[in-house]
Amino acid sequence: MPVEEFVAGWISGAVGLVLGHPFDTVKVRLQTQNTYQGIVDCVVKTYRHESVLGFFKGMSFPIASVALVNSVLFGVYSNTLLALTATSHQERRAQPPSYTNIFIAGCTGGLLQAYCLAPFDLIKVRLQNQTEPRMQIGSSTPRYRGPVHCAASILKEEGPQGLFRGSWALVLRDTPTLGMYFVTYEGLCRQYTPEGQNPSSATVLVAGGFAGIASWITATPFDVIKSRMQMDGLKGRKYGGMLDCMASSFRQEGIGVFFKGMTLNSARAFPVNAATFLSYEYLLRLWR
Ligand SMILES: C[N+](C)(C)CCCC[C@H](N)C(=O)O
Repeated sequence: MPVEEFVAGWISGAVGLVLGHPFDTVKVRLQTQNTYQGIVDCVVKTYRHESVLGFFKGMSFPIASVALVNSVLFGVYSNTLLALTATSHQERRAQPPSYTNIFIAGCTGGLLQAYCLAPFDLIKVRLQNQTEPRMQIGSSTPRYRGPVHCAASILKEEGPQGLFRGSWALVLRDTPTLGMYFVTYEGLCRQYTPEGQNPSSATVLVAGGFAGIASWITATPFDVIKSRMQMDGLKGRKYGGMLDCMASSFRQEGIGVFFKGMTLNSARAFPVNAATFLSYEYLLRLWR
């Protein structure tokens, strides 16, 4: 099994993650708190109240876990393709796999990474939603002191299943959309690369960026539901389950609720996934 693909997935994910975290924090807040008028209002309030550090809340666990999550995504994707088409990463330029196989491999990678991601993502979302400024004397203390304290409190108060709240929505968000992610990436690379050659860095950046945007746009409706389910349980349970969360969000806020955070998801997706694919391709070529 090509181990390099797992390692390349890890490093490239971490690079992308730091770049995109501020966008992610604003998005999560807009999706789950109704106190902001829009992106600008949320950015201004966060900055005034919590300084620039506010945008980086909840980042440590994603960085620690991106190793696992991204190596599972890219590793399972590549190894599923290997099983389906009997071609390794280096042979795939000469013998390109069909889009159906790419889609199936992407969905498989997406499904498995969603399970690894679920508890880390939940802790990230809970921490991102704490709007108390850090370490200011006299200010109210936040509910969770940090990621470990957050994980321990959830385990104690909500049980182990508490850590997996929203994981159904996460699986539905990631499985088909990661299939599409790799199809878009490969499609654009093939379009702009002469046959049999490796795509140029510019092509990889653009294809990676658009793959990110395409998959995040389609993922946004389940992303909203996922974030809301993850916040549920903090102060008792508001939703009976995923379907109830969808129905009651729709009833109260209309169809627009499913598109909350779409602009930010797309804006974040381009740089994050351009960097992710560039470093992934670069590392794999470096090791050959
Ligand atoms: C499938 N969905 C679009 C939800 C996620 C795509 C993940 C790609 C990358 N790790 C990122 O954070 O952008």
